[in-house]
Amino acid sequence: MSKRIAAGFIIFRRLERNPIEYLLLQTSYGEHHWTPPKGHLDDGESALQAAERETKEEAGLDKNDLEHYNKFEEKITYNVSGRPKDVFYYLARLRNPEQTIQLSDEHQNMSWSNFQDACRLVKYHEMINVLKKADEFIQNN
Ligand SMILES: Nc1ncnc2c1ncn2[C@@H]1O[C@H](COP(=O)(O)OP(=O)(O)OP(=O)(O)OP(=O)(O)OC[C@H]2O[C@@H](n3cnc4c(N)ncnc43)[C@H](O)[C@@H]2O)[C@@H](O)[C@H]1O
Repeated sequence: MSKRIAAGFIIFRRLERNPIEYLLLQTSYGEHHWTPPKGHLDDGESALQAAERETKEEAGLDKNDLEHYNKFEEKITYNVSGRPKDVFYYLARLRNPEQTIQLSDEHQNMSWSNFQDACRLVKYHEMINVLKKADEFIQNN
């Protein structure tokens, strides 16, 4: 059985002296879980291209709106409906921290959350690990 592959962006912003905040979106379907913008790869698309397309579709953010840290890439794997799914995450800073996020029909809510709140919202340990690695990367770069 083929593996499903998706990709997305961990997007962060810093408003003046406030702590770093991470962008999370809440699905309008299923169990309404919270996730960074991401989605499945289209045919012929690279993971990074899919992450950029999904971020535009789901959050209204163009790649020019983002500063992409290309030394950061994390892959997580988990089972969805009994099938493995790989998700590649990239990291980017929102250049204008006050830019409005434009949701699509796929999401019913959004949040800019500090690290602790973001970990609570995403709830899955693989995703919390990605946030931890992103947070460490940001502190060290
Ligand atoms: N239940 C549903 N009802 C109606 N339409 C639906 C649907 N699920 C998907 N769709 C459709 O699929 C489209 C989304 O496609 P895409 O936009 O292409 O894909 P995605 O972000 O990867 O979506 P998804 O929500 O399925 O993925 P996730 O892995 O986060 O989440 C998939 C599952 O894995 C769980 N999950 C997420 N992260 C996990 C982790 N780290 N460990 C274990 N489980 C995890 C989530 O809670 C969730 O149950 C939507 O437009 C919608 O039309």
